[in-house]
Amino acid sequence: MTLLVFGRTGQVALELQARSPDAIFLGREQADLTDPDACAAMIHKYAPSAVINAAAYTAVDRAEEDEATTLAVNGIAPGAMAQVCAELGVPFVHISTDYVFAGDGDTPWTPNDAVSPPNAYGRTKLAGEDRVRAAGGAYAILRTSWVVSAHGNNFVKTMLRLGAERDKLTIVADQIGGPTPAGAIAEACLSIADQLCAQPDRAGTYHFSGAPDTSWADFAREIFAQSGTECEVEDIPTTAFPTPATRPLNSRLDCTTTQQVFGIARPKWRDGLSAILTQLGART
Ligand SMILES: NC(=O)C1=CN([C@@H]2O[C@H](COP(=O)(O)OP(=O)(O)OC[C@H]3O[C@@H](n4cnc5c(N)ncnc54)[C@H](OP(=O)(O)O)[C@@H]3O)[C@@H](O)[C@H]2O)C=CC1
Ligand SMILES: Cc1cn([C@H]2C[C@H](O)[C@@H](COP(=O)(O)OP(=O)(O)O[C@H]3O[C@@H](C)C(=O)[C@@H](O)[C@H]3O)O2)c(=O)[nH]c1=O
Repeated sequence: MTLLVFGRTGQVALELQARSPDAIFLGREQADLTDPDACAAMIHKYAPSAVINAAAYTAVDRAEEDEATTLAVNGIAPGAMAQVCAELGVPFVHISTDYVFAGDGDTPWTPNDAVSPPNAYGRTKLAGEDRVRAAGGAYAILRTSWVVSAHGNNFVKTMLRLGAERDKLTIVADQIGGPTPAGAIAEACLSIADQLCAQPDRAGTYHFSGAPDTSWADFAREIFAQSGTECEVEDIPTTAFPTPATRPLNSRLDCTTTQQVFGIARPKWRDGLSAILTQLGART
């Protein structure tokens, strides 16, 4: 199978490279997602047997001030990719986010629940989803959450940095979700792409997040416990940590159909965290 991946330097893209080194990985230089025609041209050029889009504008707060660029990258380019894939009959795996949901209540969101993004990043990711669905073909939209790895920017690396500098951190305790190791997402994407090649009727929108659901505060506590960092975590409400972009309180994702259709179970994030800390040389 010739696999084409948009993204080369991101968390998920790097984990895909570790697991599928023979795939073609396109960085910003080869395919800038602000140019949808360039993305479409790359799929025609390589004529792959499957495409995974692991590139996105992920700076949630910055997106509030640059929604036009964020929409181009997260909304319009994935639509163009999906369109070409549908025309060529090639499976297209696209990663989306818990931030398409408003975040009210405490019930895990199912793939068919109503969406209502609370911020610009979520709106643009939803625009991408809508375009991918409209293109049809053998697509899979995989919504995930709270992605962590040894690479790039993520909550684990932020906590290790801040925890080394301070004795105490105040962390929001009323946002609940599933931290998800990027390596597990990469494995899920590869398995889904493979299965869609043989079973295009499995196309649809799916959820995939680490288990069990937790709060950012408890996640920080576990990061400090596993890394032996002496830093106290004080629970605070979201209202005490104002940010430019509103974050959803309820980010729980119901991943049942991903298990039923593709046989992919939720990864255990504590195990993933141990592996990441080991990779970073930060595990006690
Ligand atoms: N991070 C998270 O917590 C979550 C992520 N997701 C989704 O998962 C997917 C993967 O995320 P993740 O691996 O964390 O992302 P990262 O932020 O780690 O990486 C994003 C990648 O997108 C690339 N990119 C950004 N803008 C462009 C552009 N204009 N043209 C080409 N490439 C571009 C970046 O390239 P460069 O290095 O050149 O900037 C980088 O390789 C995304 O779809 C994201 O929306 C979903 C839920 C949570
Ligand atoms: C640094 C810090 C953060 N926080 C809070 C802010 C926020 O609510 C939460 C996580 O902060 P971050 O900025 O790391 O998270 P954020 O960038 O919002 O992460 C999101 O990224 C996008 C791409 C997604 O798709 C989401 O699934 C989600 O992972 O922690 C504290 O409460 N105290 C702190 O000292």
